[in-house]
Parts: sequence; structure tokens; C-alpha cells
Amino acid sequence: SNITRMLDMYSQFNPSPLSIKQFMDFGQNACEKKSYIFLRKELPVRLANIMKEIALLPDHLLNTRSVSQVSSWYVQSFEEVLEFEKAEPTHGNLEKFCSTLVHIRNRHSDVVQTMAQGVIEMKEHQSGSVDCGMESSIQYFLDRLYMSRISIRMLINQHTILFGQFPNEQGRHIGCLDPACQISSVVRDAYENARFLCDQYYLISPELEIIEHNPLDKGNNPIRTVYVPSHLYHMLFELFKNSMRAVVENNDQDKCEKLPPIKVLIAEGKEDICVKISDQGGGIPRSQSDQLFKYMYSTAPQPSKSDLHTVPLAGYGYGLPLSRLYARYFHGDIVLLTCEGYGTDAIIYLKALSDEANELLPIFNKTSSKFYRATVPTGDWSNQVKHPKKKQKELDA
Ligand SMILES: N#Cc1c[nH]c2ncccc12
Repeated sequence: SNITRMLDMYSQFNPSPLSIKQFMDFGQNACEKKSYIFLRKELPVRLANIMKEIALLPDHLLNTRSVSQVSSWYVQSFEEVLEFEKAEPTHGNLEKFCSTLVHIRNRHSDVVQTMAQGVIEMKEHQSGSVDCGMESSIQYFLDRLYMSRISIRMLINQHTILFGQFPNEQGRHIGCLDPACQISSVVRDAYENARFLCDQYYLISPELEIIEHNPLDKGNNPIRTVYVPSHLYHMLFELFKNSMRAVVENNDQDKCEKLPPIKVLIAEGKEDICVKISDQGGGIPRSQSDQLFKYMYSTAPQPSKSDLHTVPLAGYGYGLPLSRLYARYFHGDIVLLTCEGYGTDAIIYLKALSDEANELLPIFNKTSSKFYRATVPTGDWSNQVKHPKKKQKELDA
């Protein structure tokens, strides 16, 4: 069909990653026509790249209600953007383009919940446990789907904020970027909101201590960087919820004792800005800590609407994997270092230099296609071998 032809055409282009510096330089004297010319090509390229991967999913996942729902949203949005492929950048078309982007952003608002539902449906239909080949394909796919979605929403937000209804109510902000985002303020915001939920459920919450270390700055001013405050907030809010739950649940015996505080270190180096969140919440066994970033493991059956405010600080369970994608999106990361019996350090790494903070984007190509057809390689370490080799049987004979 025509769509298939357009998908094949646009998926042959690689997405063009932008750096935070490029977003800033463009936004400082933004030109709606240039943005339109760039986006009417780049958006279909990014949409087509991920749509080709959706099509590669195993049938029993592709044909679930939720995945076909998400897939149809992508097809609709792809077609809507392509309407502008050859449209002149007249005032009328620029205005229509903006409202189309808002429409697309709204259409895709529930992609994460819908995919989580699909994972739950799949887990229920797969009698017993899901084989690890399937688990790694799901992990690979969802990381790429959500990273692609973060990047498309970033492009849409920049264009609609810069050229939409209220272009001048930005203050110093450039779209959703704050050129002087004060890290400690976002830390305090996220802490206060997580603490509110913690107090509501547990009637108690740990205090916060923030220390800044900024060796390169004589005046020891609060550490600031160019970043998307809402992304940083999303990561911090998730980590604080998990830390508070661990601290309260691990110290519940003697209510009278004060809870150990959550300590935050903000440090700026030449390459990285780190935000380390340290708690004395008893940590978790190493065997569980890598599970925390898995979609299959962390997809709990959906709490019903009523328990959402009663279940202890449980969000959708997707909080950690998504938070790590937000960090990785501009070449940062989130790392969890846990000491069972004592507590956990969670470190958010951000790029200190905006020209190094490039978007990290999934690319559809032979490599990514092969991954969906890959069989699990034979284990070459003793903890991977399932079926002993013939030699072992001869010995037993
Ligand atoms: N994210 C996060 C966590 C931060 N502290 C934690 N303690 C137990 C389990 C998870 C966590």
C-alpha cells in the first residue's frame, strides 16, 4: 500500500540526533519556517524507524489488542505528518502543522500504560515463565520504543512551545529547556512531592540532606546546567519514592526512633554532573537489583484506580526503566549501587557540557532486525548451561 511504500522510504533515513546546545542555539532566535522544514522530514523518519521495529515483533505480541492499538496510533500520526510533505510553509500551514503536532502528542499520551497492559496480557497467556529470549527481546524493544517516544515528544514540545499559543510566556526558558536549571531546586521539588505521598501512606517520612560539591567554581554557587527540568524531576521523583519506601519499610519496628535521612550529593566535574541519592533503607540482594530495570519483572498488574493512592508509593512499576531512559536520552545514565543489609546509592549522571549532551536515538537497520530473530546463544559460562554436554553423559555411563 501507499503507507508501506512511505514507511520503507522514510525508514531508510537515519534519525538526526540534536544536542542540547543545538536545541538552545536554534531556540534563541527561533524560526518557525526552518523548524517546520526540519520536522516535516525528521518526525516521519523517527516514526517510520520505530514503526518498522513494531512490525518485527513476534505475532503473539503484535496481535494483542494493546500493541495493535499503539501501532494504529503510529500509523495515523505518520499519515497526518505526511500531509505536510510538500505543503508550502504559509502562515495557514504553519498554524495547522502546530495543531497537528498537539493532536499527535495527545493521541500518544497513553502509549506506556497501553504497552504495559500488553506485557501483562502476554505474561498471562504464556503459561508459566516467559523464556529469557523473549524477555530480552521485550526489554530491547520497549527501551527503543520509549526512547524514540521521548525524542519525538521533545521535538514536538520544542516546536509547539516556541511557536504555539503562548510563545512569549517563556521567561528565560527555551521551549522545555531551562538554560540555568538549578539542580538542588529540582531535587527539593521532587523530594517534597514524594514525601507528601510517603506521609499520606506511612504517616512518617525521612528527612533530606543536600550537599553540593563544585570544585571548579570559586564562589561555590549552586550547581546549574542546561537541561529539561521535567526529565530531571521525573528521575528524582521515582528514585525518592523508592528510597522512602525502603527506609520506612526497613525501619518500621521502632516508630519512636527518627528515620535515617536521605542524603543527596550534587557534584560537578569537567565531564559529568552527578546527583547521588543515598539511603539507609536496607538495600536489596544483588540478584534483585538488576531486575529493577526490567519491564517484564516490574510490570505489576494494574492497581485499580482506587488503590493508586493507597498502594505504597507504587507508580506503574515502569518508573525506573523509564527514568534511566530519560537520563540516557542526553547521554547520561542512572546506576543503582545497593548494599544488602544497609542501603542503596542511586546515581544520576548528566553531561556537564551541552554540546556533548546529544540525543541517543534507536536506528532501524539490519542489526536491529536481526535482534528480533536472534536465538539465545549457547552459554559459555557455567551459570548459563542448561543441558550438560554429551561428554558429561559418557562420564555418567
Ligand atoms: N530505585 C531505587 C531504590 C533506592 N533505594 C532502594 N532500596 C530498595 C530497593 C530499591 C531502591
